[in-house]
Amino acid sequence: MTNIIPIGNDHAGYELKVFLSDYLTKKGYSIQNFGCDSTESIDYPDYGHKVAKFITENTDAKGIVICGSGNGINMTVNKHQGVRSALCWTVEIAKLARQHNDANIIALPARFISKELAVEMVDAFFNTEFEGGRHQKRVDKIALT
Ligand SMILES: O=C(CO)[C@H](O)[C@H](O)[C@H](O)COP(=O)(O)O
Repeated sequence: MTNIIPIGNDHAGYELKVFLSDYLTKKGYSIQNFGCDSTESIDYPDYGHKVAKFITENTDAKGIVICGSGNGINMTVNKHQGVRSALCWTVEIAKLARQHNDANIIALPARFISKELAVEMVDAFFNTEFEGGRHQKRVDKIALT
């Protein structure tokens, strides 16, 4: 079971990445930074793919991706087989992403949420278990065979 959280972001997500990385480090997690490290404009796929690659190579890991709306980087990581990334904007959505979808990446829209809400969602995401049961066969059907 890895204690490493891979995190990736574009320029719009840079400040929230720093904030969340500090928060999670203080909580005892190890952060692996795959994001850009400034607010200089860059392209989110160049960073999102790196997080997705980590998740596909570490199947028990869960990660975080961040861009302005959350959509672009969420679309990017979901191109990878085995990645189930959920765009989240409420704590309940973050919990459901784990309980029902067994999401392994949380995608955050940095330009539309507060840092406090981001922390609450990340806490919910990393502390909620997949429920299995009826949800397992649905999750199994997501993957292209
Ligand atoms: O989802 C996105 C793009 O589809 C992200 O929100 C990007 O962060 C956003 O597009 C960046 O916009 P910018 O005007 O280039 O800063």
